[in-house]
This record gives sequence, C-alpha cells and structure tokens, in this order.
Amino acid sequence: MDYSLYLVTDRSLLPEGQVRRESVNQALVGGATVVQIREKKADTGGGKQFLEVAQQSKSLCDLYGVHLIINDHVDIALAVGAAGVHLGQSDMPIDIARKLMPTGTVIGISCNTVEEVRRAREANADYVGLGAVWDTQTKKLDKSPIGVRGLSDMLDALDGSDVRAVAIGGIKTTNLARLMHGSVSPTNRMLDGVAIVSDIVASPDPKKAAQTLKSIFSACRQSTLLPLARQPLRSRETILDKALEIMNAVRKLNPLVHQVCIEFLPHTFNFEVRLSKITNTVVSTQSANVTLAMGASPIMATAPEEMADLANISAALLINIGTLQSETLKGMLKAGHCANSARIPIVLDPVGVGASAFRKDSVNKLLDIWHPTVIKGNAGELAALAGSNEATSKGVDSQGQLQNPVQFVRDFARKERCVVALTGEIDFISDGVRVFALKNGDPLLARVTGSGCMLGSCIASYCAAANLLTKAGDFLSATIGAILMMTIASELAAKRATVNGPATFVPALIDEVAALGAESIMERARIEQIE
Ligand SMILES: Cc1ncc(COP(=O)(O)OP(=O)(O)O)c(N)n1
Ligand SMILES: Cc1ncsc1CCOP(=O)(O)O
Repeated sequence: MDYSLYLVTDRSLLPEGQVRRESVNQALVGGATVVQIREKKADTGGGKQFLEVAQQSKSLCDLYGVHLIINDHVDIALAVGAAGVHLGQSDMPIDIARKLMPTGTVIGISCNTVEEVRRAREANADYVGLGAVWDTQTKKLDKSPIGVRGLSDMLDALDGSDVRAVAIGGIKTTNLARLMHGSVSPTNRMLDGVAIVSDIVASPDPKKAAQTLKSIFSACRQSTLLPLARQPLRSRETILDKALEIMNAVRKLNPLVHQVCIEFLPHTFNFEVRLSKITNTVVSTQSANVTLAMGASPIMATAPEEMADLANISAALLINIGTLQSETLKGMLKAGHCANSARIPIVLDPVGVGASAFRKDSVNKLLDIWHPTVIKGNAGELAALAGSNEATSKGVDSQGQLQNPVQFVRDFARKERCVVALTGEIDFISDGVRVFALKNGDPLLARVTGSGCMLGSCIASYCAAANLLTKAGDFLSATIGAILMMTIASELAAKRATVNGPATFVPALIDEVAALGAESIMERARIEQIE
C-alpha cells in the first residue's frame, strides 16, 4: 500500500458549494494514494449514514485503484469490503480487529508517544498514525502536539520493523517540507506518508492541494533526505581548501548596503550578498559592522509583514534570539519559513536558550516550523536544545562541560540534520558524519559581549557565499571557514600594539576581519579532523 498522500475525509470542512463525493474525486485525481473515511457527523447520525458514505467512497476509490480505510468502525469496514481500519488508542484492540477482519486487512493505529509506537509494533499493526504533529482546527486534541522533532524518536522505535508510519495533524503545503526534514530518525527512517484533512478537504481546489502536497512529499523523499552516510566523506585538506575557496569568495563580495538584489557574476566571482538578520539588540551594531567588514550587506528587520520580500532578496538568514520578545518571535517564525521556501540557508544562534522556559519553548517552536542549515551555540545552549543536562546556561554563558563533545556534536547534527557548531575553547563542528575540532582564538573573545553573535554573522555570510557558489552549498566548510576567520582575526587583533584590553580589542577585531587574507588562515589554522 502506498501511504504517501493519505486523505482523511471530514465533510463538515467542505467549502460552500462543494459536495463530498466530488471533493474526494478531485483529491484522487490530484494524487491521493489512500482514503480514510472519518465522518464524525455521520457517525453520530447512526450507522446507516456512515455506511452510505463508506459505500459511495469504496466505489470511487475502486475507480482509481486506491485503498479505502474506515475510521474506528470494523463493522462498516467489513460491510463495504474496505482495505482496512484505522483505530484510536481507546478503540477496539488490534488483535480483536485482526480476528474479525479478513486476512490481509490493513490495521492502523494512532500513536502519540514512543511507548504507544512500541506497543503498536508488538501488536503487529500495519501502520501507525503519528500525531498530532501540530495544533489542528479539525479536532479537539486531548494530548499535546508532538512537534516535528518528536517524530524522529517515534520513527526510531520502528527501526527494523515493517510497520509503516504516517504523520497527521496540522500538516499543510506550507510546513510539509519542514515535517519531512525534521522527522527523519537517527537511522534515516523517514515518514512513509502524510495524513491530511483540512488542507485538502477545506481547499477550494482539492485537486491542486493534493497535487502540491504530493509533489512536495515526493521531492523531499527523493532528494533532500539522502541518507547522511551516502554523502561523500571529506579529508581535512579538502575541507580546508573548500573553506578557503569560500573565504576568498566572501572577500570579493561587494559591501554596498543599499544593494537590493543578488548579482552573481561567475567569471569574476564578484557578487553581492544581502544578508537578512533578525538579531538581538545588544550587539546589533557590532554584528552589522562585522558583516560589512567581511563584505556582506546586513539588513536588520523583524516585522513579519516584510519577511517574504526579504527572503526573496537575501542570500542567507541569521536568527539570533539574544533579546527575544513575543513580537520578534512571530517575525522569526515567518522569516525562517520564507527562507526555507526561498531555499536560502538559515543560521540559528540560540543565545541563552537554556536560561528560560520562554526561550526554550520559542526555539522549539521555531525548529518545529522551519529547518535550520546551521545551529551554532555554546555547550550550555546546545545541551539545553538537545535535552541534556551535562552543561547548563548561566544567563547567556555556559557552565559545565560536555563529557564527550565529539559524540555530542555528531549525534546532535545527525538528529537535527544540519551542521552544528559547538563553540568553546575548542570549537567542534559536525555535519552528522564528519567532526572537526578548531583550536584557534584569543581568550579576549570570551571577555567581550557579542563575540558569539558576531560569529553567527560570519557563519551566515559564509553560508550565503557557499550557497551562491554551488546549488548544494557546502555548509560544513562554510561554517569551518567562518570560525577560522573570526578566531584567527581575534589572535591577530590581540597582538596589535593598540589593544590594551576588551574595549580596544573589539574595533581591532573588526579591522582584522576586514584585512584578513587567505595566507594568514593557511598559516595559522589549527584544524583537526576527529572523525
Ligand atoms: C492516519 C490517522 N492517524 C490518526 C488518526 C486519529 O485517529 P483516532 O485516534 O481514532 O481519532 P479520531 O480520528 O477518531 O478522532 C486518524 N484518524 N488517522
Ligand atoms: C484526526 C486527527 N488526529 C490527530 S490530528 C487529526 C486531525 C488532522 O486534521 P488536519 O489535517 O486538518 O490538521
């Protein structure tokens, strides 16, 4: 059975003038691969009404060779010869339904926790409906939404089994790509399908809605989600060469602030990058200045209304939560979503995420809606995000150490499916396969506010350039390159005769960023490939 686009019906959501049969018909033309009859209104109207809807749907599905599933009612499934039933946790147990239904019947069950997935597996369910992923208007939820990243552990619990998995709840064309990216398990297990109610049923054009959902689903399964292990492995030298190539490209970016479009002149590599930044207000001048010093062009903007426009003219997005407020959070949600749609890299700097529940909830919300390209943080921040208590945050600073930073950074990158940069005395960077340790940097970096935020700006600028250089940007090299540039610039700045301490260090650092050449990087880079 092909679970990819699993339509769940609900006629109470039909737009005015639309009839149920035609809505299902259009969804089937658009590519729905399974249809589940879930008609709560017909349910309360008695078995006869539900039976009629099920019979009508069965003949329609037969026309398209698509499987029909009945929600909750084994008797109706039997009566219409449906391919299967979908059961809730408080419905008839799977083993009893299995006894009543003919051999080969598909039995699916709703799961909201890893434990429920384990039980479904033991009970030989054919598939699990994982949800609700997000809040939904279609049903009053009695349990909290799982969120995209929660799905990954549930998929992991199915590893090595034939049980298929579909996600349900709040899934729309606008968040499907994030769902597909963010839910992949550490063993590369992906969703087999997505179950949709309102985004198809309530649409004025159910055929188009189904087509769009199906094409996003297929594209995500085929391309973006190539197992990490299949990515080419890279040596230390190759990574450094690539990082230098990106550095050289960044050095040639035109620094004009008023440039509103991206120009790419391949023969000279003299292109202009506009970097859209939602950043904190403590260090925004410094962050803007370091961006300019590198050659990129910053735009500081937070209003949700302008995010779509900015994503179209920006080459990268930096999200820094240093001075997070409810209003800026809305802008961040929208900005990341628009950046994902425009396929520009997003760098997330989760400043002090472990310091308050508001920050933690907010970052989890962000990561449930959009997919970051790079997450950069200190041990306390990344531990808080990964749910580990090995290191903690004191305000925005980190306290305590990670026992095994190499394993931590690799596993976290693998889980989030992005590049992770763990900053500290030694910086560890991983794409989930390779792990690099960088040992550059002057201690003065830790004595001034905003050096981490400036680093976020550098990484975002390098990712912008990497994305412009090749379609599949090399964000691991870009992150390494940016960290090397910033930390080596700090070493050179600290040596300057004019630098007497933290206050004189910051302007010298920005000067060194502006002046730094590839030779200094080659000479000074202390980079080691650990894995
Ligand atoms: C594919 C899929 N997954 C989950 C559900 C929810 O089913 P259930 O828990 O039985 O809740 P109700 O549908 O009865 O509200 C589903 N229907 N389909
Ligand atoms: C039946 C069900 N079970 C969990 S969420 C949900 C409804 C999903 O509807 P929508 O796709 O409109 O969010």
